[in-house]
Amino acid sequence: MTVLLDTTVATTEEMGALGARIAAVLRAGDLVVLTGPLGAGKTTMTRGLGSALGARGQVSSPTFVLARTHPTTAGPDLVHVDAYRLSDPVELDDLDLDWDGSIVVVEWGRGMVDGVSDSVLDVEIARPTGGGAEGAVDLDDVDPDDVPDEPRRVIVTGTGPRWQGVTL
Ligand SMILES: Nc1ncnc2c1ncn2[C@@H]1O[C@H](COP(=O)(O)OP(=O)(O)OP(=O)(O)O)[C@@H](O)[C@H]1O
Ligand SMILES: [Mg+2]
Repeated sequence: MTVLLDTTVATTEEMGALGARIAAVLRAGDLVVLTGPLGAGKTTMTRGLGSALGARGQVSSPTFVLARTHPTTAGPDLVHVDAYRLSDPVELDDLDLDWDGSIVVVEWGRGMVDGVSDSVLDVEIARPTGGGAEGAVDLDDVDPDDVPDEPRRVIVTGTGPRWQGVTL
């Protein structure tokens, strides 16, 4: 397990840029797991990652479809999964995803993808919590389409042989 990056991301735009930076090292068979509370920026990061890969279609929260496959202009497909509603890893297995031939990004995937691959790129996003935390936006109080920028801490950890020696 190696920490590849530990940084603070100040804005929505910067989160997209970080997604693009991660996209630059991704190839078919890679599994990226995004962890962080509601509104942390998991989908925002995936969107930046998707644009960098030339993903077709809108990268949005796939909460109601579980998984969406985006063909890309040149490389492997981007498969975007939202495991929020899954209760156990077997259901993820049921989706019959092309794990080896595509780049798979799983929101809320921690604990759901164990055993799927021997290597995982784990991205943890922390946001200050609302409801009184200093400087934090309470997401209940704002228009979801207009969440003000606030800092996020992002820690990217590589587990398994695939991420040995990789730098972002
Ligand atoms: N520094 C930041 N990085 C990322 N997003 C930010 C930042 N500051 C503010 N935001 C806003 O926070 C929201 C993040 O929403 P997003 O849908 O990406 O989160 P999520 O982690 O996917 O949530 P969910 O758990 O509901 O899937 C967006 O509205 C984005 O504009
Ligand atoms: Mg999301």
